[in-house]
Amino acid sequence: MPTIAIYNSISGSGTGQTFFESHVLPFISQISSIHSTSHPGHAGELVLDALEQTPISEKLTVILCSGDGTLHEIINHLSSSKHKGTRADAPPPEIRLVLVPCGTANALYSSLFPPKHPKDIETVEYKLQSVKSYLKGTHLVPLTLAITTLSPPPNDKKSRPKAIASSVVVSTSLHALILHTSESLRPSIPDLSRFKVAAAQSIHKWYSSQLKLFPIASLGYVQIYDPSTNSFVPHPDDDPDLDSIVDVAGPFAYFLSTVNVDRLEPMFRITPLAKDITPSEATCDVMLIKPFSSPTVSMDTEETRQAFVATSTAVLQAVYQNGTHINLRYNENGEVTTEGDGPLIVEYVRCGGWEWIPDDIDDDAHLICCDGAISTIEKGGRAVCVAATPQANAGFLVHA
Ligand SMILES: Nc1ncnc2c1ncn2[C@@H]1O[C@H](COP(=O)(O)OP(=O)(O)OP(=O)(O)O)[C@@H](O)[C@H]1O
Repeated sequence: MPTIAIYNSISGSGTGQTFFESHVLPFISQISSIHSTSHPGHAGELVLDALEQTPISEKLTVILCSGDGTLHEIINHLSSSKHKGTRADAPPPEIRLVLVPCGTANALYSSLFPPKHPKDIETVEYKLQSVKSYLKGTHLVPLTLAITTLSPPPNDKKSRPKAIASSVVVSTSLHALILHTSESLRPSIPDLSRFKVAAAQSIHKWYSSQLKLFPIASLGYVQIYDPSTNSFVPHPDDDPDLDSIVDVAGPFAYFLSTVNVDRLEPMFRITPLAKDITPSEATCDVMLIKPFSSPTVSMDTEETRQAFVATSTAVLQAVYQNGTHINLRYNENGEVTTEGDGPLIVEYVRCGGWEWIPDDIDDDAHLICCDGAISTIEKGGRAVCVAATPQANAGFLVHA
């Protein structure tokens, strides 16, 4: 079975090559080829080349020293390219991944291998867990993909819909804006703290959009988390007469959807139920905040947005406390509490997919983040995201 290694030298703090040569290469005897990415998109080209030389009866293994963005590029290059060589007209391939966390956030790796303590992530031992799993044998975790289709306005005959596959996160609103802003901070702040700096610049904003949540295929309805029973229950707005599609009214302070992961950084457990109540099929775990759920917010003004910063900040802080934000409520004064039975601040939904139609006048609501890569939804357009079940003997599997 061919095994190639790829490192991205600009991922994270730029230590991919050194780490690979010092700590991975000595343990792996049979590597067919070793590559450094020389430009954005290169990792996808390298994997496709290797795949096209791999006999159909064999599986390609890729040792990937990078962050989530490089894996995202590989998945999308493979899904959007016509395959040649041994793979011309062949069924979809199975690619096995050995992840070495050399990126900034390493969301997928840290979800598969949650650190007990923040300091653990700096150790060589912590970073070699997928390598060790690969050396031991066959524990492979198939990845669910979230397929997001960005569609132009219905009357635009020139533009075509664009599909993007994600293995970690698809978001709009604050998270998308943070990723958008943080990229320009990469040279000056190479570590995770650039996300906090970017958050501070945008946390006062709200985003106007129409949101629809699609039912889970096997259940036929959308689920919502109920902290009082610590379980998912049918969404109260489920209407079988409307195909069980749930309409959610904005504005939103936060909207984010994950597959495969319970965290976006080693300690940022944004969708903790992905691990605590494991889904039994391909679903999106969605976490959203609607300021109008607060008993004291009834208008969208500069003042109410500024006042709501305290709520959003409290939620994001609780995300770092093992994902306890999902239990936060408002008291009658609109303050954040863990007591009583006031309205929940965060709505945690499990669904088959969703549709986001941003209001034309709200530019920031048009940004969408797919595994860190930012796209813009055209004015009058929409984004539709659906969780795709991994096919048998195909897709991406991680040694974990
Ligand atoms: N030689 C290169 N020069 C410039 N950019 C590169 C090069 N090789 C790869 N890239 C780009 O680097 C980007 C960042 O890589 P990656 O996502 O792995 O790291 P990260 O952003 O630090 O980590 P994470 O996504 O986990 O936060 C990729 O999107 C890729 O396009």
